[in-house]
Amino acid sequence: MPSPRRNVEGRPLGASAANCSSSVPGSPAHGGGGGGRFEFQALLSGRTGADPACARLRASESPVHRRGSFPLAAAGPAPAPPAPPPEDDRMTLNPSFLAIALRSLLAIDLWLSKKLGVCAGESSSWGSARPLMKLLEISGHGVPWLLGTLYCLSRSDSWAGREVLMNLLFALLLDLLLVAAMKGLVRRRRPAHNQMDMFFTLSVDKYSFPSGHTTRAALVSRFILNHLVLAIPLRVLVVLWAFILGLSRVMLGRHNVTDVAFGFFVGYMQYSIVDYFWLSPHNAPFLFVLWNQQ
Ligand SMILES: CC(C)=CCC/C(C)=C/COP(=O)(O)O
Repeated sequence: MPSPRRNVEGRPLGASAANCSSSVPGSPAHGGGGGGRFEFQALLSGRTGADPACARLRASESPVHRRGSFPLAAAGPAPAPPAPPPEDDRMTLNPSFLAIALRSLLAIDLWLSKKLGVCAGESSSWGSARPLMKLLEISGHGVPWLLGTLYCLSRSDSWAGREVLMNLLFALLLDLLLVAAMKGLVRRRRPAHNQMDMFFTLSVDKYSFPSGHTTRAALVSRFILNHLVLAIPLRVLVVLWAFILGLSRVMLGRHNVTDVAFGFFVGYMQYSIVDYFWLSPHNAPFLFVLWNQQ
């Protein structure tokens, strides 16, 4: 049986070319043979023949290149010893595995989110629970939290209370800003089964990554647990509220699971930022004086 043809770097020609050039007529991979697995990888990684790395690889395998590199190759039978792959080629092969892992995670995410979206419509399997889920949605919406904090701030008559509320207001505004920036940057569409019937949304809320309700729930619950003295059952209730609110986003069909998982992480980290930059009459006296004059 003839041994597979190799390029000057000692790689089998069909395999590496197929990885890149499913659409290059005349290439050894085009039209079959053992290139199927590599075609699949190229499909998953979204590579096309236009990829510069692939173009480089093709160039290294072209007969012209071989002739140029080894002018005496045609004259003598002595095969060149296989050279180790150059650094940048190794770098172009590895990301495809990462891409496959990411795409598999994405596929699982979409599948699981669709399965869990049992309240996405009135006719869904848990459609009757939709009003309850929408009530939960309002409990984590930015408007009631902002208005509620402003109201409490206006009624507060202690410095300590005002300080905590001022920081809660800062936390809520920071959350809105960061989530809007991330949604605008990532631009992941909401799931196809979502009905866009949400109360008071911003333009970036057509995007789903990360879930704003979930970041707020994680941020606010961590804030409350750290700054309010609550009995244990109430503390458990706060954590449960945040968790169920996150789950309800997927059940309503508003989000994919990864939007919510990342939302919890972002909200949790946002509290650390708020804690680090904690506003007090010592480091931000102007805010407290301003508020006192209202
Ligand atoms: C307009 C204000 C103050 C807040 C918008 C709140 C909102 C609609 C967030 C979107 O949350 P999801 O990303 O969880 O759907």
